[in-house]
Amino acid sequence: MSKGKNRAASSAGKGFIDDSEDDALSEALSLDSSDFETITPPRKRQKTKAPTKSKVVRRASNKARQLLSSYTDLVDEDVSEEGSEDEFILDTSEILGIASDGDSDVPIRDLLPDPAIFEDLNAGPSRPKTAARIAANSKKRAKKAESNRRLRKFAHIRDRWDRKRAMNRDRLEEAHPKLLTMWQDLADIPVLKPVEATQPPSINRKLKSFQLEGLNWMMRQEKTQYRGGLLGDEMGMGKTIQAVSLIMSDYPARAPSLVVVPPVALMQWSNEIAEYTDGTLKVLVFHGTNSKTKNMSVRELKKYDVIIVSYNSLESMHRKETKGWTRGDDIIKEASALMAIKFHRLILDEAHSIKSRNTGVAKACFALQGDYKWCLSGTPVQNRIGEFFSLLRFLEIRPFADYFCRSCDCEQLHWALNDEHMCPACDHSGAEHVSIFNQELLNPITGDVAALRSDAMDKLHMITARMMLRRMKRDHTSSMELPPKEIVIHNEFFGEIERDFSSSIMTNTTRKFDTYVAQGVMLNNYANIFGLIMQMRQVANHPDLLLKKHSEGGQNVLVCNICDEPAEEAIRSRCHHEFCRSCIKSYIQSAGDDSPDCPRCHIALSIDLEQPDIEQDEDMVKKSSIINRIKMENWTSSSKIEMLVYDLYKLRSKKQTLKSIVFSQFTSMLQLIEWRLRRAGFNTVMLDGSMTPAQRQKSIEYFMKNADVEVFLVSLKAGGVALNLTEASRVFIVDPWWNPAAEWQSADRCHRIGQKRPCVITRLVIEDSVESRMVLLQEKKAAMISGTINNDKVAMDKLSPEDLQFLFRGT
Ligand SMILES: Nc1ncnc2c1ncn2[C@@H]1O[C@H](COP(=O)(O)OP(=O)(O)OP(=O)(O)O)[C@@H](O)[C@H]1O
Repeated sequence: MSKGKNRAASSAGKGFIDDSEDDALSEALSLDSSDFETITPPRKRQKTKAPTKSKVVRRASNKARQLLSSYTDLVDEDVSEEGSEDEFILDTSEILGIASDGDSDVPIRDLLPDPAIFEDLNAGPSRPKTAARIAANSKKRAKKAESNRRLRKFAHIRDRWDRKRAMNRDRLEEAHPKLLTMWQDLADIPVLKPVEATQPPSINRKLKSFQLEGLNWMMRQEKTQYRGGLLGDEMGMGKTIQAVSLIMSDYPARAPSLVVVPPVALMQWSNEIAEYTDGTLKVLVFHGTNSKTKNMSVRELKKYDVIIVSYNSLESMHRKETKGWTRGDDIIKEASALMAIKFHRLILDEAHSIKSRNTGVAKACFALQGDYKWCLSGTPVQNRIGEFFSLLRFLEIRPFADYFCRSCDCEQLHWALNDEHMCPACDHSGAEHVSIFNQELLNPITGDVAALRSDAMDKLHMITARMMLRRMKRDHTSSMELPPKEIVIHNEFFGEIERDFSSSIMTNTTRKFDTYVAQGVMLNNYANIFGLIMQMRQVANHPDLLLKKHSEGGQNVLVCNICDEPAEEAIRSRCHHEFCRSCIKSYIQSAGDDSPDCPRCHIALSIDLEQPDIEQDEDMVKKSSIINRIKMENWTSSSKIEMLVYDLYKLRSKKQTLKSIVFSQFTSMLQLIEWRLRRAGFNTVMLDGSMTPAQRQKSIEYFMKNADVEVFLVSLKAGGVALNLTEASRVFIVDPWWNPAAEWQSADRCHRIGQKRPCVITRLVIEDSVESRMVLLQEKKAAMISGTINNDKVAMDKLSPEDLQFLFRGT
């Protein structure tokens, strides 16, 4: 194994975003390519020869031709005025490091060739005029005339667009005069400045001063027209205790409050409410599959002060009530008592769970009724700015969450088209309806005009200032009594054999990818490209993850058809193929507006993303472990695993009894790590997505309560959010994820109130693998998140229009 460990201490801020140190973030964002060499061990610089003039001219003219043809393609497309329902699409060329033809991403303005290019064409020393030369010149002149003609034509088209857009906007404002004054109206709404509330007598823990401020802000925010908002404090700052204090602030209420949480946090919420209030509140943990709670009437439910339900259960109930299921020729629907209640307060914990507004989970949350509505999330935006819309919509922040019709005064919050693609409320066509969020914010922010982008960011911050409170740990470390957190990147190169294997996989996958690009079928091959990236990631962990695939094991256990791992929170498509819920979600998101095919059978994919988990036999899952498919007596470890073992040994050698959490996205990797660590004498416990909530809770308690359990092996998909694991003070992130927010969430499972020891988060990265590129991709995304949520304009300005386009639209 080659050496090379980089301490990316937060003050250095290179290569990793430490959320406790925003300076580090800004620094990381202002890195230029030479800075990256402090993360990436220096490589030989390739000397490039300065191009000759004739080459420059030829390149320029080629570029002009390309640009013109791209532009022609663009103007031929039907450009909708609506912001597209864009999802983040993985830029696979970026990930694979393959030069893509970026011209199609170039803003239209830049697509118009610079007239200087044509001057260049005619420049140069005068040469004797041969017949051929004269012919060539006259051809060039003809081309130039043709280009000018096309340019005039495009200018004309552009003018037409601009006029049409202006007319449409006039019609919209005529139908909805309030849009003329909406920003002024918003500016007139005062921004609430947090002031400390007094300690609520009904809460037995002393609230920190910033928590008392948060409580006061929440109470006053409920008296504004928004009747709620977003508490966006960073992870581990105690959003739960603030929410519980809010519930107690007007206890007893006329109706229960509903708290919606990820499944892993059901018991934690229930325990914390009981703990903070000495059992004053009557709490029901509502299980959608438990007949006792499932069959409760509205009247019975209303006897409780707080009902806690998981996002999955809520979605399932809402789906059964609205869509039902088929039995023979009939469609059976089942009314839900929970959906019928008008709650006093609705609280969405980890509210980024509804980030995709078209999912069943988001729709179920939108359908809930409550006097006051709250979102809690330390990472409200994860991939793209459009995710914020979903939160605005749940919170009913009008008019920004509304759709407006240009042809009449129709204004809809819960807007959808009917089967005839008409608005069910006004019967005008879908194309007549405009999302103000898209038009005023998303489009300019993702556009290429710097002034419009900056203006739209200011507008977005005007909204967030009036509905969101976000505090950062770095500003409250002393009141939180929070020890420091250090972020470390432990990077190594592959060992020789691994490198050979990885290079052959890399060459092979790159060739396949090139073929898709060359054939122009990249967009139709998401499944394959996804698979290619997955392979490279698996190889960076251990070649066996690829060589000893589940599909070759023949075990009777559900295997995800994307990651080839035991399916976590397994769900099934209509074509009867199983997937990890999170794998298939990312896969569908990656396809953007296209409807992807099933990655397994390649017929059109139809899958209910919010169906309940398919229950799996625990023994079967255990038997299907990768360990049972390998002759372990001859097994060779990998650089990645040995990096971890080395780090854990080092901890031990300091004679410290420190507990560690190890996160990976691959259960098989966790199984290999478990085997290796146990052989090295470490006591471990595992949590993954094939476990039931009760099994997960048992694992958590075992880790927290047994002093001799040193290492908690946790699947990022199942345990990356909501957990309080303050017994541990070391976190190892075994494999990077595209989305930095997912890593921040997992890192902060231990760095939270109650933590007494300094925390160290170590990211294990193999340098000569796809992982180092993923780290760069994360940095781009981190800049977007910082610009949106933290109001960090510096960070925003570091992103080029193409970066933004890439981040938000994925193209
Ligand atoms: N005032 C307080 N006194 C003592 N402990 C507290 C206080 N506030 C919060 N805690 C503890 O801090 C830990 C983190 O709190 P909590 O889980 O509410 O954070 P969070 O902001 O919701 O984090 P996440 O976004 O990761 O879910 C919990 O163990 C909680 O009991």
